Amino acid sequence: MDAHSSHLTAPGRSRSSQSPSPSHSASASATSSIHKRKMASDDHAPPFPSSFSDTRDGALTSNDDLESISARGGGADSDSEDDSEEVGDDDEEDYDGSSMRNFTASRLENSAPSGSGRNNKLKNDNSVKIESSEVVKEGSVTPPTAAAGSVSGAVVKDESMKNIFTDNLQTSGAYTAREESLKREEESGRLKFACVSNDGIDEHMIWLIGLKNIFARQLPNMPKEYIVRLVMDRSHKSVMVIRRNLVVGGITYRPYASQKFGEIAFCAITADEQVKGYGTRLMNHLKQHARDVDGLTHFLTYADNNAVGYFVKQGFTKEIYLEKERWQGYIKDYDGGILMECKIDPKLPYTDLSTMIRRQRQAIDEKIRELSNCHIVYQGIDFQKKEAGIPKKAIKVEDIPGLKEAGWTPDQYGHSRFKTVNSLSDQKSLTAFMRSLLKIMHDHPDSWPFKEPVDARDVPDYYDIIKDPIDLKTMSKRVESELYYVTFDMFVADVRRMFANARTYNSPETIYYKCATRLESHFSNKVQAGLQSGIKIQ
Ligand SMILES: CC(=O)SCCNC(=O)CCNC(=O)[C@H](O)C(C)(C)COP(=O)(O)OP(=O)(O)OC[C@H]1O[C@@H](n2cnc3c(N)ncnc32)[C@H](O)[C@@H]1OP(=O)(O)O
Repeated sequence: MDAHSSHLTAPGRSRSSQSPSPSHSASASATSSIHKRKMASDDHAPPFPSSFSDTRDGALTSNDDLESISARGGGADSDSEDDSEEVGDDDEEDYDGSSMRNFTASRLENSAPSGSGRNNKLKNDNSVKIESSEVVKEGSVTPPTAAAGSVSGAVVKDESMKNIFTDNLQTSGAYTAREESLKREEESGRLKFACVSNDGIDEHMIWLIGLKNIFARQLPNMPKEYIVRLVMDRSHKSVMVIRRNLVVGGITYRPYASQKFGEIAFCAITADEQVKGYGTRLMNHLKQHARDVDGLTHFLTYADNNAVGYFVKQGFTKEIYLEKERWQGYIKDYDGGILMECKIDPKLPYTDLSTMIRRQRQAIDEKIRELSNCHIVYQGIDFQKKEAGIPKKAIKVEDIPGLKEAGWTPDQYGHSRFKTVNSLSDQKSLTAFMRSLLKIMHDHPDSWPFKEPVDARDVPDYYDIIKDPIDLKTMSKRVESELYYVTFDMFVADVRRMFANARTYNSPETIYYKCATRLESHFSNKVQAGLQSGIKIQ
């Protein structure tokens, strides 16, 4: 918790996963409401233009008048009724009256800005360190130009890089694609990221109210008055996603300039825009702004348990590396949250990470191209076939485009179980051996089911089941063409498939199945015999 507002926070604070700890605040607040309202109007100028105060109860959005908010109890979140979520969608249903009641009185009691007597007392009570510069800043109005300036990203200066990307290079992963798409929206003006604080400028106040309503809805266990207080507290800043002038989400944080870290108080995206990349881009804008404008090096936050995954993806860790002296006493412990840290890189172009990633991909791709030809895609082989799958002309392995370029050499030819040793090394011997094996099968009494292709008129569903049919006649054509079986392996594969097809289509008790098993056994014996006699095949 931050120095200014930590005293506003009871140990039980939780954004969504846990309700704040019970307290006696309801009655205490109620009894003090009139007094506090009066104090607010007497002691402090309303922070809003009158139009705000009139219609939306300016006290609600002023960190000067928070006591009055507490005093109104559960039904007092009156900025809600006619608000849209972006501009003021503070649905009464969302309002957890008990959270208001449970919210500790001490938090509310201590809500006045630093500089007031009560506030000083509470700071002492809470032993929370006050950043020296913060006291000076307190109550000051952030110059609109600086505070409300668009949180601009790094610009890709090197235009020439854009031209180097090649067609067949995958330049974008899911992260980059989302970032790039949001970046394009920003460039088109449909989307903007702005960092604002409570500076009294109408537009900023509308945005801040929209944001606090999103927080109230997305962090339902967080008391609304507490959200209002921090969002409107002038030592806090809010980086917001704004689409068509409506707030989509944001992060409220408190920068501790002297300590060079910031504490993220709230972070949320409106419900129907979550998991579209806004949260990531928002965090990237926040980091860039915090580094370049606030001079911060780290962020700390108490992350809700169910948001830890998101923070991890944004580079937050549960390990706290920041020296304790820099943050201890500045932020206060929260129940139900996990303290997480993020180091802000001094150089990363956070709002243009997609360009950086794209360039890295490109550099890696270029290096791969230096070392390999794998990026070159050759034309496919013109493998026109005649009947029986026989090619019109023979294609030598070494003629396959790209094979040699990929490092193939003829000595790698044929990793065959039936590696040719002598007489099958030429096509004529191979053909003769295959022809003899076909004849042996053909002459066998069990060959009759395999002599011709299966006739679909006889067996209508055969080709629905058998997608790669083969038979002795087709194999004979392939053998005689001398263009098909360029290895003995290919021939054996066809024979085996012929028998496998028979056993797939027919059940074991059928004659076809039995013929297939017997003929296959005969074939295997003959191949073995051929190997052992004249033809040496391994
Ligand atoms: C300090 C605090 O305020 S803690 C409370 C945080 N706020 C909430 O829990 C309120 C409800 N949730 C939200 O408002 C939003 O979901 C946020 C702010 C948590 C995230 O914003 P989104 O726009 O949804 O995030 P974005 O789309 O950029 O997602 C970034 C990545 O985080 C993941 N992610 C988003 N929310 C969560 C989550 N609650 N838990 C785990 N992972 C998450 C996304 O799946 C995505 O992963 P990917 O890059 O691998 O695809």
